[in-house]
Amino acid sequence: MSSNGTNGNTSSEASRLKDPSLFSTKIVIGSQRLDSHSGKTFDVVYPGDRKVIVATIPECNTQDVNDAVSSCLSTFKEFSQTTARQRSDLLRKLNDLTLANIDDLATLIVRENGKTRAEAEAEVKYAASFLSWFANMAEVGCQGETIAAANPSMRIQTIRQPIGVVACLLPWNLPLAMATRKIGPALAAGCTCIVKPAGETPLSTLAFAELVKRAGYPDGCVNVVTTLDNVAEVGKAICEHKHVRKVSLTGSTRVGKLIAQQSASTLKKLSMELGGNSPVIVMNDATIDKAITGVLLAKLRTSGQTCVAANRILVQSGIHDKFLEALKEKIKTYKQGDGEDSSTMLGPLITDRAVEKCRAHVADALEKGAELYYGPQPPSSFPDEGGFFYPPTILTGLSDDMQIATEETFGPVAAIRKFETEEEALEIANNSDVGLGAYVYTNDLRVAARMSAGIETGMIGINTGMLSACEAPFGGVKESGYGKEGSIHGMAEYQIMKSITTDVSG
Ligand SMILES: O=CCCC(=O)O
Repeated sequence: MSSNGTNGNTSSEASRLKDPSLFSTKIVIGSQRLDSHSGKTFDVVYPGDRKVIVATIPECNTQDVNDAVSSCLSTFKEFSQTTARQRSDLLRKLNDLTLANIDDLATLIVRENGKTRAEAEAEVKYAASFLSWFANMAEVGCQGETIAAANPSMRIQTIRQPIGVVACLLPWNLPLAMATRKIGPALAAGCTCIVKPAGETPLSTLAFAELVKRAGYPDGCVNVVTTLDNVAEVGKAICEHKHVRKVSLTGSTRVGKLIAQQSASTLKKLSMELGGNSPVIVMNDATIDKAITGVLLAKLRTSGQTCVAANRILVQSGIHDKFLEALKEKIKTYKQGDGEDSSTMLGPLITDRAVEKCRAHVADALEKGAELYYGPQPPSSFPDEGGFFYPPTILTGLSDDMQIATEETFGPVAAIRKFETEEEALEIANNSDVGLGAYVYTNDLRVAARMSAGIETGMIGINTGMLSACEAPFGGVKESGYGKEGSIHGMAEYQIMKSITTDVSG
């Protein structure tokens, strides 16, 4: 293993930053910035141009995980003894540093993820909001209770304590916001974290780890291991490690099931924020402009690559044609291109696999009777060269047998289905193994109330395309996982509740 004592700042990419020392290509273990034990590396590619290598990053293995966990564990002994107020103050500093470095963090997000600068800046603010939220929550969330005991000789109390070392397994679609949504409450509770960013997007996490240090956290509070090709070994080492007491994953349902299996041997506490297949229901009485704005937000944020992206758009027959026409007119105005170009509204997808999935879903739907209402003609003609782009596309005639109806497309493909009655819409919406987000557009409060109760998802937006806020409980039902992130509930995921019974007689 080598340590050069710097942040590994060797790339010209660093010069894009106001503070080039935030460009780190080393893993973080305690006070050290290191290469991996494997000696191997992987490349981070700019999704807007597949020829551009943004950074070369260590490919970690089990030994790196073991080192990171040992460091987290030894820091936990000290950090878990800090007061909630101290942890609140630290989180506030981290929030301030995150916002002070918004330009650089946004640049790193654009370069590793491809999203537009406006989206990247919005993500940094969203990320910071979890830090300030959990700075506020730190003291309240640590409070216990006194329970009225049936036996008058007894006093029963509860205390909340940090669970221990936690693993934060991150996705690539909102790399920084998903990091802080996990690290924020973990640090507020007094836990230490081993963080594994997605292989595609490690740079914003590595920069954030530097800010953690600058905020004054003890070394070993946030350690970062990186991997792209060795993710199976690294994931297994984390999940089977007896000193990791909790795993929080944002990822696919397939990976969630694997993590749950691997974590079973040590019975870890788990939070799983997994795949979705969000239905949107647009009723005849909806305000059409509001519905179009909301649908496009839910469909195209991060180029359609969020777990709460609108995937099945159900439109009642009386408004169907008008809705389609308005959607087409609006989607046409979305300029796709380089995220750094300020006129770009839609960036590339993350990889060529993501482009291929869109292509496959569209081809499958067309084969099964859907119609291409807007998009490239023929659908497979979009160029392979350049960045990982798939153009905005509208399909009509979505039906249950199409892949797009059962799997999240994770791209800018809007699939529309006509329905007649409220009951029919509800049945289609609930015909899914997953249940994360859903959206309903109506001006009838009774319909909104019935839909809110009837839709089998963890989150519902009524007349809005945005479900996400640090104060709103985020999480799903069915195979979308369990546990809540953000909100007043998010910190308990990183705590144990201990009950203490004291005999006060005699
Ligand atoms: O993609 C998952 C998270 C999306 C969000 O927090 O808005």
